[in-house]
Amino acid sequence: TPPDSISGQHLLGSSFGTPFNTTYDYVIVGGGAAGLTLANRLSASGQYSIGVIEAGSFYEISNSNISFIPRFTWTGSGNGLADANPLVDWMLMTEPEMGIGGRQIHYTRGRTLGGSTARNHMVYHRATKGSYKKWADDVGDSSYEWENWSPYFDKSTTFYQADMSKRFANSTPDEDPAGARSKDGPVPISYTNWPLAITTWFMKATEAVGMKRIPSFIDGDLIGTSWNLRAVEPDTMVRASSETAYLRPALKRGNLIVHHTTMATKIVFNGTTAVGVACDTLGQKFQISARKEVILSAGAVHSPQLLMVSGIGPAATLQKFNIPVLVDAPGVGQGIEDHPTISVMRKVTPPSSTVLNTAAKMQAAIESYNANATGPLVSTGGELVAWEKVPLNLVSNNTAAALAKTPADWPELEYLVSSTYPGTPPDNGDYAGLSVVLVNTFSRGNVTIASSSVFDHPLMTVNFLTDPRDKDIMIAGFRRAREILNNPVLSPVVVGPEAVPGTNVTTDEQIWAYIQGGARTISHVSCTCKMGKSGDEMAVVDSKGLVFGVEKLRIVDLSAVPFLPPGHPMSTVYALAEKTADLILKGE
Ligand SMILES: Cc1cc2nc3c(=O)[nH]c(=O)nc-3n(C[C@H](O)[C@H](O)[C@H](O)COP(=O)(O)OP(=O)(O)OC[C@H]3O[C@@H](n4cnc5c(N)ncnc54)[C@H](O)[C@@H]3O)c2cc1C
Repeated sequence: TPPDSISGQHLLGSSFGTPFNTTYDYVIVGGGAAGLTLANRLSASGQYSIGVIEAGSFYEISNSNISFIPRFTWTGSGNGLADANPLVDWMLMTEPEMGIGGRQIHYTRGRTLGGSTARNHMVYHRATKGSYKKWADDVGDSSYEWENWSPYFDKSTTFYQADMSKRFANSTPDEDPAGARSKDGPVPISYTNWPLAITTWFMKATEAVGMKRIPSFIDGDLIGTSWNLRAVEPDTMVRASSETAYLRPALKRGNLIVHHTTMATKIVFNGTTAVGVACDTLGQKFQISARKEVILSAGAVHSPQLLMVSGIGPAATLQKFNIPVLVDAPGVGQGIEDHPTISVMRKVTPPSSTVLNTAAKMQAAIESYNANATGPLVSTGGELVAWEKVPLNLVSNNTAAALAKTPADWPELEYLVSSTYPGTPPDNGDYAGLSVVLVNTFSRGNVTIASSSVFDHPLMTVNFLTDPRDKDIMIAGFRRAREILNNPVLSPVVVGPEAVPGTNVTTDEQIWAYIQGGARTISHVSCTCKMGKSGDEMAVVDSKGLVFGVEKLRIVDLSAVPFLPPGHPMSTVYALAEKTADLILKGE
């Protein structure tokens, strides 16, 4: 067996564990967004040994250029499994989703170092001051208020100005003083070198329907329109993941060991104290023990699964599979929040598409990417984003009354400029449009276990759009997206009538049928081991991430948030892990 910690070695292989019993101070399950942030920060002082257990390996090896190049972010992340790569994906399908006509959809989750940051769309922004204030109030901990927490968002990132030698002249982002605060964090946040040409026209169209332009989305405000930042290396336009940002620089440290291609199969307890993790590497079983803590960062689908198979979860579920109940925790796996989306498209005249459906288009794209890190391969669409509160005249009184409880700066709707045609375009023309995303949902889902083994996929029901208020807001959002897309300021750059879904879709019933047939997730599954106050029986962890009812077990990932803040959650996960690493190092 290898020694507990290896120090002073410089060979890359010294950074990886072998499948034999071993012990570290901190054992982290999951090498994703949160897990690798913690691994980096906890190993930095050299004071503690850290072991990371990750089911996948390096996506650079397992998924070719598909994970590097922004344009290919959609590959393998569609509604079905046909193009999904099991070397980097958990191959999860939801249960029949009754809100979208009983369809079962592929639920993309990264199974690789980097976790879902190796698969995501790289959109980087922060949620709103009001939503973080609600977080602080809900969990009874003022450290989550924006003024106290925002330094951790800054700590995790370095902001880069747009490279205007490569972007179109009229695509200069506004100056935002908040950028200057993010000066030396591991995750680069930068503007793409090639925004869709149509984007500047959409900027005008959103302003024409009453949205105001704001400098950026990184200072606690979202409502308005702005150029979008991404977690992308500014010089090469290659994806930045938690693996590139947090793991690689730390790999030279002798006190950080990664066990890749290794399933955590169970948390091991001595009484109610977590003392290690049972592991399986390609059938070889062993145990990784923890002197100080086990930290679960397996993400919002797998952290609750691991808790349940280890005896923490709803008692009835555990008993059904003969799992001894350590803690009857009814909240485990409950309360999934996620964001659904639907698109509206038109044919456009500038060369605006990332649909590379001819050999000539692909060849030109490859050449500009290789020569200058620009061209359609660096774009995923979404370079421009607009957020708004749903206009109340478009929703019912019941929906409006429910929304009155939401913080004033929390938008319900997000519009992302997009050029990814849903399905096969009718010709080789360029198409662009808007994806409208519902970012304040009332529907709640759940994840549960299918057996007592982590090798059987957990059963996941997101319950998309099952609450009538979500249906109401989604139809309103669709109508608003269409209003933006049909605004006369776009007439010089659009051709013909609306292409998707088409002008024959007009009534609420027709729009709803289109949404049911085409809605997809943007993969923000969350809240399945939610944070809360000790009296809240559905809360699984306290505001420090410590699991109620046991000792020395913490959860730090998107399962452990009290609710899903508005928008894309990667920034919040990085900041949560940065904040928790600080707590742990202070002995809290
Ligand atoms: C397709 C897609 C697009 C997205 N787009 C965006 C976006 O543009 N912007 C944004 O902000 N967010 C986006 N997200 C969401 C964001 O990436 C995730 O919310 C974030 O990565 C969650 O972090 P996490 O640490 O909770 O989990 P993850 O990053 O998913 O990490 C969990 C890790 O645990 C590992 N693991 C799980 N179970 C086990 C086990 N039993 N044993 C060992 N290892 C295990 C997994 O393999 C994985 O590496 C997207 C996500 C997806 C999937």
